[in-house]
Amino acid sequence: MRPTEFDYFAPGTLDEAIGLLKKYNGEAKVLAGGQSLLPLLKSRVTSIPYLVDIANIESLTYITRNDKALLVGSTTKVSALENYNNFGKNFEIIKEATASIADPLIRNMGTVGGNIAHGDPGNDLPAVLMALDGSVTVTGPGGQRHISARELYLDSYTTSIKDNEIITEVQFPFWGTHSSGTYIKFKKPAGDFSIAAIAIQLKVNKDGICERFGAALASVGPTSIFLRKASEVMVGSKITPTAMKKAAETAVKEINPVADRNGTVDQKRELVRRMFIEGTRKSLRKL
Ligand SMILES: Cc1cc2nc3c(=O)[nH]c(=O)nc-3n(C[C@H](O)[C@H](O)[C@H](O)COP(=O)(O)OP(=O)(O)OC[C@H]3O[C@@H](n4cnc5c(N)ncnc54)[C@H](O)[C@@H]3O)c2cc1C
Repeated sequence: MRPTEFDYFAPGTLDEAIGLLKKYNGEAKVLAGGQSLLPLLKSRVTSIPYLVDIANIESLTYITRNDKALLVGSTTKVSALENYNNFGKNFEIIKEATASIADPLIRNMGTVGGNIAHGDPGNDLPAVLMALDGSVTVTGPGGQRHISARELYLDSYTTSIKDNEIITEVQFPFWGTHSSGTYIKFKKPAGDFSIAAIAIQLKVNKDGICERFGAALASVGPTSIFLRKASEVMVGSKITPTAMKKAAETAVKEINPVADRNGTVDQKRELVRRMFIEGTRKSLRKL
């Protein structure tokens, strides 16, 4: 099917793009890699009168770092992040998650900002950003503001980003020494979205006590889910099998999966329980 008619703009600067979003006041949408938006337009699930393509805004494509975080411009392709070779062990969570997204063609088109902005609970980068306690910078007519990933998702495909705002940067914080993480994705054929996926990042002190822990899920509810209570359970003690089991039980109580063609509620809870323990073990092995 063809999309319904729309006016297409390809501004060269951020100011121009924001000006267009402001002008069309809720009727315009940002287009980045088009890997999620174009299929929705073509199948007429949605129609949008004005598209503002941000792909030509060169200032939005970069990967750099400061002393606190890896800073990724929003139109950076998922494949560029996947192939970034300056991660270190601390960030295997990003490497593993990006490599698991769809297939190389989609990763070469889809952007980091688009993956996070779309609000699809099956997308992988939101869970990573939540586990790491990362954030995004959004820019709109009123200037810039920062939103924690853990506060970003309100409902399926609904975020706290306003219609006239653009994600300009994504911040993946460093967790420092003695930290590691992993991304485990349970899926059907290669290239498919997950049935469930978990992002885990942890940090221990020199005595093996867990100092920080972040776990988040994809595909298990209407939004990406930060496992706040389970993450809190892990902090302050040694990561023993008993502690992992206790935290995994907490994780299972924190979620509200629904039955669908991928499994029953009980199967999904069991999957999360096992993935939580496996992800924690895998992260520990990497320390
Ligand atoms: C067959 C297939 C399989 C896929 N499998 C996976 C998978 O396994 N895991 C996964 O994570 N993803 C998967 N995807 C989604 C893919 O990763 C998309 O690239 C990504 O979700 C959207 O990025 P995009 O740049 O293409 O955004 P677009 O499609 O251009 O935009 C998506 C939405 O985000 C908004 N948006 C985009 N950029 C910004 C911005 N900077 N600021 C504000 N709003 C913005 C748009 O307005 C739109 O609403 C799959 C896609 C396909 C087609």
